[in-house]
Amino acid sequence: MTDVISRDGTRIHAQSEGPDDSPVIIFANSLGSTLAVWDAILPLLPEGLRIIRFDLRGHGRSDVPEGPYTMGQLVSDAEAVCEVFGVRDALFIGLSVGGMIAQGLAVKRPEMIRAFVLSNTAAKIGNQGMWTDRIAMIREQGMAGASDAVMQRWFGRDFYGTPAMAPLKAMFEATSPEGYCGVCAAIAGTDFYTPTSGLRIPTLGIAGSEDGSTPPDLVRETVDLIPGSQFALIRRVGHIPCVEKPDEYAALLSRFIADTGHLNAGQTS
Ligand SMILES: O=C(O)CC1=CCC(=O)O1
Repeated sequence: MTDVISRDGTRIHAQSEGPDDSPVIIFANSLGSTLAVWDAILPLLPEGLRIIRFDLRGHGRSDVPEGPYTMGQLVSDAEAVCEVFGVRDALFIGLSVGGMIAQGLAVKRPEMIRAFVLSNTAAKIGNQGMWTDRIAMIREQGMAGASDAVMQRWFGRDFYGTPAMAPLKAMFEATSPEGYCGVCAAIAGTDFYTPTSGLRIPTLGIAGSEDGSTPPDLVRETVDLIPGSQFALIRRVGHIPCVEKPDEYAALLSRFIADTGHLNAGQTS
């Protein structure tokens, strides 16, 4: 466990597991979740990797500076995590806003990312009005007031309302409203269509057939900006398929790790 200090002094909670000289996979999670959102898939990944995870600013055990935040700050936080751990040539797995951060970091620091997985994400998510409404709802009703609507977007019909959903709902409701609204503002201000269309790295897009936040066509539109990208649809899941169908999700990651030769890539720093 390491505290990383980002450029503006915000403390980012990060974890690194596995040997320092192994090929790195770095995970960035979604709005309203913590690094624990990846727990179920980690034991299902191939051995011989270094796994790095971190909590977004305003989320989990990271600092909650006063918002609104910018995408530039979120990307700088990920950059600081990579710098502290000496990461180069990583495989970056970004879920939702985590996938936006992956796009931004790949443009800003191409030496840090050799391939990425854009999971349930897009170059642009929603529009200004939608995020303004979301922020207003959180300010008025708190996290608990918004959680039912969010859970319906997060999960497909097989998972929604099951006992397995309870810890995820609790994770969402434990998020700081200030941190959550801060990240909403960063998403609202982001449109990566132009920079992402200039990227030339191995890319896997993952979508959930019942995703109410980033539907499959939106994910596909983004990964299609990058020539040679792959796209996979997981059926009967929503926005957080790493939790709903960890076996299927981990199998997709494992195949992409094999396709990209990442286990043989080493850590070049
Ligand atoms: O809450 C949602 O709508 C889902 C979501 C959008 C961006 C993100 O990170 O999560």
